[in-house]
Amino acid sequence: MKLEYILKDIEIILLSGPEDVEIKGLEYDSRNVKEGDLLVCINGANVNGHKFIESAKAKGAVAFVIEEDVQKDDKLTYIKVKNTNEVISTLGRNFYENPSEKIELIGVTGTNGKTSVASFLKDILSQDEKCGFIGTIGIFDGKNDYLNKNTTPNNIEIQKSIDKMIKNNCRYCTMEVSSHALALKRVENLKYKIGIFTNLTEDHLDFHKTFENYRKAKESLFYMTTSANIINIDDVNGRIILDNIKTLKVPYYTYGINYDATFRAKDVELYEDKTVFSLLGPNDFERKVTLDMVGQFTVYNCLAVICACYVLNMDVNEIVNRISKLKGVNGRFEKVENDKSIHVFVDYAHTPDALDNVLKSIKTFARRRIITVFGCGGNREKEKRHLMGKIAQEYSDLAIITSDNPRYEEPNEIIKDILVGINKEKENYIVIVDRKDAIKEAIYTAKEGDIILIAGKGHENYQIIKGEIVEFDDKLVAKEILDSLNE
Ligand SMILES: CC(=O)N[C@H]1[C@@H](OP(=O)(O)OP(=O)(O)OC[C@H]2O[C@@H](n3ccc(=O)[nH]c3=O)[C@H](O)[C@@H]2O)O[C@H](CO)[C@@H](O)[C@@H]1O[C@H](C)C(=O)N[C@@H](C)C(=O)N[C@H](CCC(=O)O)C(=O)O
Ligand SMILES: Nc1ncnc2c1ncn2[C@@H]1O[C@H](COP(=O)(O)OP(=O)(O)OP(=O)(O)O)[C@@H](O)[C@H]1O
Ligand SMILES: N[C@H](CCC[C@H](N)C(=O)O)C(=O)O
Ligand SMILES: [Mg+2]
Repeated sequence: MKLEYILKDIEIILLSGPEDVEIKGLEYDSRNVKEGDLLVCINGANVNGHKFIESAKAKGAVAFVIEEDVQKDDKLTYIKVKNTNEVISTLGRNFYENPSEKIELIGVTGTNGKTSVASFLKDILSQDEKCGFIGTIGIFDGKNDYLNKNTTPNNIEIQKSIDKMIKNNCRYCTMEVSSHALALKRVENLKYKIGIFTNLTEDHLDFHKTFENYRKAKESLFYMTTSANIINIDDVNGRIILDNIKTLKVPYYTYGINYDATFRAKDVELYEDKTVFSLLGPNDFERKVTLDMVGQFTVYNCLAVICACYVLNMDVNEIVNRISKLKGVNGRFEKVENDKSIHVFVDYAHTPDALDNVLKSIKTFARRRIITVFGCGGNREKEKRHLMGKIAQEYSDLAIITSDNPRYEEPNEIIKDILVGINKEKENYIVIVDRKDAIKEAIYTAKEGDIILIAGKGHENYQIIKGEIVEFDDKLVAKEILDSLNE
């Protein structure tokens, strides 16, 4: 595509070098640059992207969008703007020709449940037409799966992925929209058909500073939608957001258990291996639903999905038929099968609220002891650590405190923060720094009928220690230890 077209609507301070350039690709990371690409240089939190101009040149970059003065090469093009991060979404929109308007984009935001809701929705919609996916567990472009470093990637990555989805004949794309992405303008210039709100509890205050900012970031998704906003009104923040967006032209739909909503679940029954409730919907719809998944939060996630499918004009009975067949999501309350009569679950709960929810659900069906293995990630919000310690101890017969992606922090220092929330007079907790040893201890001490929850890492197949990524998969580790009991 001609450079001129890519620069449409961009406020340029200075353009130097050839103007009539053909651009083959758009990149924000020098490591991915190919011959003929344009590199957008971002002065980031860790490094200054302008530093990589020389290496991008060596790889064949022909143009650079910059915000600082750099050493120039006469044969190449430099476009200086005020803030590169702020123009990136317009560059992406121009280069990929407004991809979000050519697909039915559904965004899911909230503290917990984004991956679950976006994945369930993709599973259901894909039964009729192709659906792409962007979220924590990866990107699906209609043909291939890719790993994804962020829950919601950089804007160029998003628009490039949606463009691929369109080329691969996807009608829909479901995507998780994190609060970081909303605050950092990673989703600007995208049009969402539907926006879904799951819930809001304290998280990421290291980044947003105040809860109000955090809520506002989440709320901004609902001003980017064209067809519908779907809100969980059992959540107090959902009700606040609803009040704020009620006057918008875009219609809103609600879901919940405790309040009268567009879709409401009544008489919820939680079991070890299933969940049952009565679904109430528009036009006096009422039907009993049995889910092949466990936990009260699963009911909320399914209500959000039901509501979105309804907005997409699917027959409610058909939605329920499909929901009843869902099996869950990778690393979300996933059972590790074994023949020891110990119930081992791997779950991605890595926030106080998620841990509280998952343990509360387990409590409702636990017949014997609950053993919880968990830790807290390094270089992330410290405030959550003591809260998670308190919650794990409160609901568990044994809480095993261990490591979860210490990143650049000292594992023992993270554990110290968790221990602040632990009542030392009780003897129902131990510290085992090595995660594999912690899982081993849980399995070795478990007796028939006990439940082990291994929380925090879910689908992750790595540990980040001192910035290095080391192979580690809770499910595989647990399975290996369980199998070794037979030897
Ligand atoms: C604070 C934050 O959000 N940082 C994100 C941001 O990094 P940054 O702009 O500061 O990047 P940087 O590493 O300083 O590099 C600057 C520039 O140089 C480029 N570069 C870098 C190295 C190189 O060799 N060549 C090169 O060109 C980089 O691509 C970048 O364009 O842009 C990067 C690329 O898009 C993101 O990967 C990175 O997310 C980091 C990894 C991160 O941890 N983010 C978390 C806080 C986050 O965003 N989390 C939310 C979800 C959280 C949740 O819901 O639980 C998410 O959406 O993932
Ligand atoms: N609706 C919900 N409410 C509360 N907790 C939930 C809900 N859905 C899932 N959980 C719990 O939170 C964990 C994370 O779920 P999920 O991955 O769907 O959330 P997420 O919002 O995508 O998280 P992330 O911000 O890390 O991407 C699950 O493993 C489960 O324990
Ligand atoms: N999207 C979240 C995931 C946290 C997962 C947990 N295992 C951890 O490393 O803290 C983050 O990067 O903050
Ligand atoms: Mg997620």
